[in-house]
This record gives sequence, C-alpha cells and structure tokens, in this order.
Amino acid sequence: MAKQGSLSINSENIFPIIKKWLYSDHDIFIRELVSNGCDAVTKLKKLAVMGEFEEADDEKYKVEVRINPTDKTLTFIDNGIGMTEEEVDEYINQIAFSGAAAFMEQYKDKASDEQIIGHFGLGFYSAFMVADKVTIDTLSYKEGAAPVHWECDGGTEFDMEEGDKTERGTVITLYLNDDSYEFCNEFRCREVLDKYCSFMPVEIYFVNEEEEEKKAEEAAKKSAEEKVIDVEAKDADSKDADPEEDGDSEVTLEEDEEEDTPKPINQIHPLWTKHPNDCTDEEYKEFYRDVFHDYKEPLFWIHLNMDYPFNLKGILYFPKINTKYDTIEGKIKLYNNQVFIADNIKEVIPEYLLLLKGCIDCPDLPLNVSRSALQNDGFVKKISNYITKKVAEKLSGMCKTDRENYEKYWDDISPFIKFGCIRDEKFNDKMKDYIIFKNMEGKYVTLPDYLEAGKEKYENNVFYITDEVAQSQYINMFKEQEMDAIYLTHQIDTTFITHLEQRNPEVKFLRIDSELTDNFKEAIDENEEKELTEKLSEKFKKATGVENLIVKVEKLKNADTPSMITVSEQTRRMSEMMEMYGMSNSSTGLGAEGETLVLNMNNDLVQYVLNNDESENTTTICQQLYDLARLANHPLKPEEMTAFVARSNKILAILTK
Ligand SMILES: Nc1ncnc2c1ncn2[C@@H]1O[C@H](COP(=O)(O)OP(=O)(O)OP(=O)(O)O)[C@@H](O)[C@H]1O
Repeated sequence: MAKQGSLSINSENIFPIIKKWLYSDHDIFIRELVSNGCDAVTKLKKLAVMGEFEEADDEKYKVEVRINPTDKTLTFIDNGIGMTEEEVDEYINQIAFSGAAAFMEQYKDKASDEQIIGHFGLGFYSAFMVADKVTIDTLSYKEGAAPVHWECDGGTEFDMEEGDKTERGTVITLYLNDDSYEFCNEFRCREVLDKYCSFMPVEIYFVNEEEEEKKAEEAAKKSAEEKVIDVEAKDADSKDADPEEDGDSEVTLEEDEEEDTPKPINQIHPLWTKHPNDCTDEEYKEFYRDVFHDYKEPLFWIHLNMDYPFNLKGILYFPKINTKYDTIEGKIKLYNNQVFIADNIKEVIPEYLLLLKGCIDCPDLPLNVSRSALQNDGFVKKISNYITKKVAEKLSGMCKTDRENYEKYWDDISPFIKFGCIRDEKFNDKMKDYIIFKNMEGKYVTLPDYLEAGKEKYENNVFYITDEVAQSQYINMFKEQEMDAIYLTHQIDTTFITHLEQRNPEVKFLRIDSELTDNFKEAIDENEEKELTEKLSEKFKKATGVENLIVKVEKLKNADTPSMITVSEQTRRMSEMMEMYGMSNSSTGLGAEGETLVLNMNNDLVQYVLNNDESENTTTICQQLYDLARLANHPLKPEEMTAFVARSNKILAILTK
C-alpha cells in the first residue's frame, strides 16, 4: 500500500505561512488535535448507538496527550474511529489540506491576527506551526482494516505506508521544531490544555513520559524492597501475629492506588450542559470557583438553555464587586461544542455584559469568518439579543418577585445595569422601570416613586448626593425641611444622569448643593435684595480679595447658618467633564467658576457685617464666613487651610480678652 504523493494545492507556500502564522496563538494546535481526537471518539459512539459498531463491555473512550521532554515530542492518542488508507488519503491529504490551504489563502493578507475568532478551522495542519515532522498512525474501527502510517516533514511531500498499529484509533506525533520546545514542558502543556480543553466531551489524560518512566522505575524498586521486607515480616509474623495491623496496611495500599489512578484533566459534562432544574446552588458556586478562580461568591447567576431556533447554553454570573474602586473586569468564555474558542468576544456578547463572568456554548456560531463579518451577521445579532433579553428578564423578574435580594445586590449590580442601559437601547427599554435609587432614609425608590413623593416641594427636580461627608451640611438642611435626595456615588452615575435626562426631558437632576429651593428660604423683597447684595458683595470681595466672588443674599429659614456655597449644576458638570478629559484642574479654588456665596440675612453675624463699617473684626468675620462656607462644601487647598487655622486661633485669642 506504500504511497508517495504531493500535497498539490498551493503546497509550495502553505507550510511557511502556517509556521509563521499567528505567533501569539501557536498553542491552538493543541486544541485542534485534541478536538479531532474527541470528534473521532464521538463519531464512534454514534456508530455504536446506530448499531454499526459493537462496543466492548469495558470500553473506556479517551484521548491521551503525552509529552516527552527528552525526545521533544508531543503525542495525541485517541481510541476513536480511526482511518483507513482511503480515509487518510481523503481526509488528510485532500480535505484537511485543502481546508488549511483555503484558510491560509483567506487570511494570510490580513494585517491583524485579531481577525478571526479563536483562529478556528486551521485543523490538523496547525500541527506544522510547531513541528518539523508529523506522523500519523491509525487503525480504523472497520473490520479487516489495515493500519496506516503517514508522515510528512513539513515539505511538500508526504509518505504513506502500511503501519503496525494494533489497537483501534489514531496516534499523532509531533516532532517539535526548535522554537516550540515549550510545548513539551509539562507546565506549559497543561496550561494550554487547561485553557482550551477543560470541558471537551471526552476524557483527556495528560502523561509526561519522562515522569512516567521515573515512576515505573521507582515502583519497580519499591516493590523489590517490599518483597524483601515482606519476607522478613512474614518471618516475624509467624512468631507474633497482630491481625489489626494487617488491616491498617491494607487501607494504605488502597489509598496509594487511588492516588496513582490517573484523573482526566477535563470535565466532560460541564454544568451548563445540564438542565437548570438539575443543578444545585452549590454546584453553580463550585463551577464558578473552578473556572474563574474567584473565591468571592457570585451574587447570582443566569443559566441559559436554548435549543430553538438556535442552540445556546451557558451560565452567566454576576460577580461581587468589593468596593466602588474595584475595577470591574469580567470574563465571558465562548465555547463551541465544549471546545474553548476565546474570551470576551464583544461581537457576540454585548459589551456591557463583559462585566459579568461566565461560559457560553454556542455550536451554531459561525467561527471561520472575520470579526468584522461577525459584527454584521444577523445570526450573531440574534444570539446577542437573546442573551440581553435573558439577562434583563432575570433582573426585572428579581425586582418584581424578590425585591429584598434585588435591593441587597443593587449596589453591586447597578454599575453594570446602568452601563447596559446607556449602551443598549433594548436593554434600557426592558430595565428602565427597575432602576432603583437609595434615598436619604436608606430605602430604595424608583424615579417615579421619588418624583411622586416630592411633587409638592420640588416638582420634577431630583436632588442627589455624591459624597455624604462633603455634602453633610446640605443633607441636614434637607432633613430639616423633610425633603429627600438620592445617593448617586458611582463613577458611572455622571453619565447615567445625562442618559436619564435625555430620556425624561422634564426631569432635572441637581446635586444637593447646587441650588437652594424656596423650601429653605423666606420671601425677600427684590429691591431690598439688590441693595443688600451690592453692599455685602463689596465687603466680602474686599475682605477675601476674591474679585470674581458671586454673592447672593437670602433669608434662610434656619437662622443658625450664616453662609453657604452653592455650585451651579451646569458649570460643575462641564468642569467635571473637562477634568475627565484632562483639560482643566480641580475647580475648587478661590472664586471657582459656578460657585455662589449665599449669605443669610436672618443670621446675626451677617447682620453684624452689614451694620458695622469696615474694621479689623468685620474683615476677619467675612474671611471666616467665606472659608467656613467653602469648607462645608469641599476641602480647602493647603495654603487656604493654613490661613484658616491661623485666623481661627486669632479669633479664639480675642475671646480671652
Ligand atoms: N484523530 C483523528 N481520528 C480520525 N479522523 C481524524 C482525526 N484527525 C483528523 N481526522 C480526519 O481528518 C479530517 C480533517 O481534519 P481537520 O482537523 O483538518 O479538519 P476538521 O476537524 O474536519 O475541521 P476543523 O478542525 O476545521 O473543525 C477530519 O474531518 C477527520 O475526518
């Protein structure tokens, strides 16, 4: 049966291209070869179900990956369907080759190796990315089939002849090239297997041939030693027998055996393949720990399980975010029939969902296409919409039927939900009624709840707190007037407020320190106000040396407060935005833009300043009132703080006189 031939299609240039291809992703050959082994087993199992192949009673299907660091080889062994000579010719020499050739042809000019999702589909010939020479030894399950040996040294020629394999299945051996010895390092090889093969559907075993040999030698030595001890022990036993001790040594032997029994490196039935009704909470948590090595428990999860009109299974976890400063970084692993493809494919999974952690298995996903094609693929859009819908359903369902937990988790999940609403109109439509806000009493309210409660006092205005400490003066004023505000303390809230205002044009969001509504003050005559403002403005400007100081005179119901700062919402938002783009410095300096000094005419100190001509004391009082108002709004700059402390001491000294 010896046969020699040429790999005809563009074979002059395919190997050099394969070798150079996708430098950073060289490791995918392991996925390709292991998944071919799994496929070969799956095919045979199907034939067995159809009655076309008779399984042995103790049939144990498996794929074995063996490394030999001395020989620099990597071997993939399966006991699947195997191939006849004709099949090797057809599947390897023609189909696999033309598949690889077509793949290379399509992508060799693409500038970025990011083009193809997971670089799927390179198939068997991906072995040549790392090997100088590859051999196949295979024996088909078919009765009377002859074993085949195939080899190719990465040139354009292959050799095929009768082989000597006696057991059904296929052995593929890679003789690694100089640049790829890393793959016969146990740590590296296990790492790659872990990445791509953790959930493949056939048991996969890893063997380090060198270690195996060492162990065999040690075992042989040990058993020889044991024989000697045994003989000696028997001699002793015959003099003084102790049956209990005998029992103990038996247990140790069993434990030893258990330790030595090889364990597969993969789970062949990952949790997502089970029906949600058959999974326990503990299983979900364990799976999460296993896959994401995150020892903080997930908050909750969604098990996706869809057969029609497309096949999609998976589990999405909402991770616990420790603090608001934690960067929220999720990871969604995409699988195709339990074969890992890639992390965080944003073409398939909506971007905001990438904040979650999870696994999604979608066998129908077109993989052998470029990413830009995926983006415009109608089918991919359907998948993405389905995931969005399921996530929104889970969240809204929870809000409706399990409000207690929804509120408990809200602080953790709200950045994700808000990001989703901003990014995805469909998600926003489904979630907008389930956005809740923590109010001053610590209760959670929806926007309509808040607006309804404040209808009389602050129609369509939503007051919010971003910093409980810095804004405490205003919070207290709100409490006195029985007014409510909501907490919006996350970074995303700045953008989210704008999003809400765009969708609810009648509603205005105002930081709690931005405006003093009529609730806090008594009416003041317009002319009187003008006159007082002019007078006080001049005095304060002079005392503080702040030329652009804006002063507003009010009659606050609370006479104890002499002065306050308000910060215009619009100006503040604008400067925050500029700051975000690195265009300006902090806007909290003297006479900062948008800042107004509110002076309370009902307060004795303000009256004193008004009614006393300039003196050392009035100047000190003006300076102190200005600084106190600013201090209650934001921290002072170092030099301002120094002046404030010095002045305070001076005032105290006056008390002693
Ligand atoms: N271990 C194996 N046992 C039996 N047949 C195999 C084995 N490896 C490869 N083959 C045969 O060779 C064919 C080509 O393999 P190749 O990996 O190039 O492509 P594929 O597996 O069909 O597709 P892809 O890898 O792109 O998903 C396979 O379809 C299969 O028929």
